Amino acid sequence: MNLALIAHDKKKETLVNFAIAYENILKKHNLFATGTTGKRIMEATSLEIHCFKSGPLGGDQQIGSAIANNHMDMVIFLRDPMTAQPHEPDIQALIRLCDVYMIPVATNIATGEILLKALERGDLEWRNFVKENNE
Ligand SMILES: O=C(CO)COP(=O)(O)O
Repeated sequence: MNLALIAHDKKKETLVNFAIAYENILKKHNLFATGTTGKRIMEATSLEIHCFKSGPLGGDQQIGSAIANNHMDMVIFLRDPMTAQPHEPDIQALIRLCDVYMIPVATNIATGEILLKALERGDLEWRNFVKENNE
């Protein structure tokens, strides 16, 4: 599965710790991230991550494009609900596309944990059928 990992600055440490805790699950998948988030996770783990541009420079839109092209199966996006972001429209667009394409998306760590456990259990296998039928 193709997973996107994204975190706003005040949530990056949480996502890095999450990636360390769940490295064994994450390493079985293709990982993608916005620039700074991906760099931070790679520094702290042995995970290989394809890094898009930093969020404010278009990274959220690049991940949105991957969703629209059916290349993303799950998104863990730890948003900071207490800080205004200069690229708020990009953030909204990314979340919207998850809803348009029915992509499981977690915006906080509690849901992220549930999604990752579901992934490990095979609950997201239906995504393979969706992808096969859209190719
Ligand atoms: O801003 C972001 C998501 O909206 C995250 O971008 P970075 O991972 O580059 O900090």
